[in-house]
Amino acid sequence: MSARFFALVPAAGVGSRFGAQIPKQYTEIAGQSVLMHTLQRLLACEALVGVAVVLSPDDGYFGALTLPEWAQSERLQVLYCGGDSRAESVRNGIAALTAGQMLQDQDWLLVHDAARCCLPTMALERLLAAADADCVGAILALPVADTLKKQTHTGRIDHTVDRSGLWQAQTPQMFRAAALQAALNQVDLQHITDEASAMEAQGVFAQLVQGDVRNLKLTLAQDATLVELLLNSGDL
Ligand SMILES: Nc1ccn([C@@H]2O[C@H](COP(=O)(O)OP(=O)(O)OP(=O)(O)O)[C@@H](O)[C@H]2O)c(=O)n1
Ligand SMILES: C[C@](O)(CO)[C@H](O)COP(=O)(O)O
Repeated sequence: MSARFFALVPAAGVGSRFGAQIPKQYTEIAGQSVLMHTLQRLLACEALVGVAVVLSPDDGYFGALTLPEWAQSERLQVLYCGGDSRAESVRNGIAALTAGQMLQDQDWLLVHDAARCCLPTMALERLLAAADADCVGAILALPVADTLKKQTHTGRIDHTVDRSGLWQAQTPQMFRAAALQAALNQVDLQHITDEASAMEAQGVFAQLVQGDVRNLKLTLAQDATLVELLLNSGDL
């Protein structure tokens, strides 16, 4: 049987840097919440057999949403098992899917931030295309385009960092489900900010796949302007 693709969307954060009254994934932009845009983009990809969203155990927002028809899909799983960090939410989500026998060891699991609601179709397809027999994993990423400065402890420039070979990691990040689960169970999650770094700690090094500048993460309030323009562009 050929490998299946499954997506997991960590959405249990509070959005402290975004600074809204509610978690940023529930902020409404261009007609619906950020989270619903993200889920809609993933569910539109027929190669994904399932999309699971990981919410905080005390999330009171998702249940209050009126789900549009596209979201009333058997492919969408809602899990209330988020943790204190993104990595914990991902680990708990995989554990829940595995316990419910929804995920098979060799399935490709694509972990995608709820806060990246403008994932372009072509970027997702480039990532899926990387899943061949030689692939241990792949992530979307962008080569660093700006000059990089290392700061001193007083906030002055210490030196300019050589940016050659440096990439900014995006999501989705795609690994075999069992391998990612094992990695997240073995590493100290405290310093893990993405799935690839958990795999690196196991000696597994993912392929870098060209991401897209439009696949930005809604992090600060000022990001909302660009996200709104992108979502309204109808060209993702
Ligand atoms: N305990 C957490 C923390 C984060 N996330 C999710 O991980 C993604 C990327 O995290 P980030 O942008 O840092 O979101 P927040 O943690 O919510 O933001 P902040 O760090 O500003 O509080 C988001 O979709 C967020 O909901 C999660 O599922 N569980
Ligand atoms: C996973 C990630 O999107 C890769 O760029 C990013 O690390 C998540 O953001 P956080 O601020 O580290 O939670």
